[in-house]
Amino acid sequence: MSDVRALLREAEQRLATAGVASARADAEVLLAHALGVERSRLAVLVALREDVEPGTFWGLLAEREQRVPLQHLTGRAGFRALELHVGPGVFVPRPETETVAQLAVDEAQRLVAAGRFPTVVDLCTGSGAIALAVATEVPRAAVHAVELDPMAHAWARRNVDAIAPRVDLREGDAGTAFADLDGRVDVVVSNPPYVPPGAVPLDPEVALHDPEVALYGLGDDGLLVPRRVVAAAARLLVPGGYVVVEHAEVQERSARALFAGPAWTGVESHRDLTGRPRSTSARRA
Ligand SMILES: C[S@@+](CC[C@H](N)C(=O)[O-])C[C@H]1O[C@@H](n2cnc3c(N)ncnc32)[C@H](O)[C@@H]1O
Repeated sequence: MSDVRALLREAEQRLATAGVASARADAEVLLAHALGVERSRLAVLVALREDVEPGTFWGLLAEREQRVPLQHLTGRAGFRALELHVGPGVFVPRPETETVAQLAVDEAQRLVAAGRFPTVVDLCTGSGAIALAVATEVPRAAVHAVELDPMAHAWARRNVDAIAPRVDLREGDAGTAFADLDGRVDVVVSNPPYVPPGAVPLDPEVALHDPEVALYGLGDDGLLVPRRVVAAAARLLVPGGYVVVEHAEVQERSARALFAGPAWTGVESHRDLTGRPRSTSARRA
């Protein structure tokens, strides 16, 4: 049996030494997971000076010290109001993508307020994060999602089945997906791979554990897949339809250039919660 305060103190120190930026928070999440309690319960256990049986805690801590992503260890990732199943083989959804999902939700809700039943497509869905956020937050939207990688698609299948089975999830290439919806879609949203070929991510959690197909956008500038996404959006959207695509901070100008030409109007850059330009939207002319 061990004292909760002492367990957390040791775990925080070990994770900080291993270079984990959020050492205290990660220690608490792992201990709560090992004990099978809510994280908020730990404060009570500390206050009561309770001793606990740490169970799997030390093993999980050792893996986190090796920079295995926290979400792979708990098997869960929070995304907006959702708890998604994640693990090896699928991209862990990120907070900045919640802002991109918000833009799609806002547009879909605007259409619902105008008496419509909007059709929304999530290209490159990964775990299904954006599609499921839209489906749960805008129940009147018909939501479709596509994922290329079979392992990621299997995670999305699991999440769709658990959270919103009405989402039409398909396995395939974003560039050619949903030919049956050409010219009928109101909102296209995508967080595609966009990292340029030479830009190896610094964090081991990303470099060693996110699938390469989820990170690298191909082409010299990493924007080959985003270009295909934009071309697919041009094909799918109704006139006046809305598309929003996530990209890296340094790709703001090149992302706007993806929407050059007569097919698009109203090109806008959007900032994430830390003020960095991380997505671009446009309307189908
Ligand atoms: C950056 S991850 C984002 C996943 C998810 N949208 C999210 O925000 O968590 C990009 C995803 O696109 C998928 N992908 C890559 N190329 C694709 C393509 N050509 N068609 C469909 N999906 C693709 C990857 O497998 C990966 O799951």
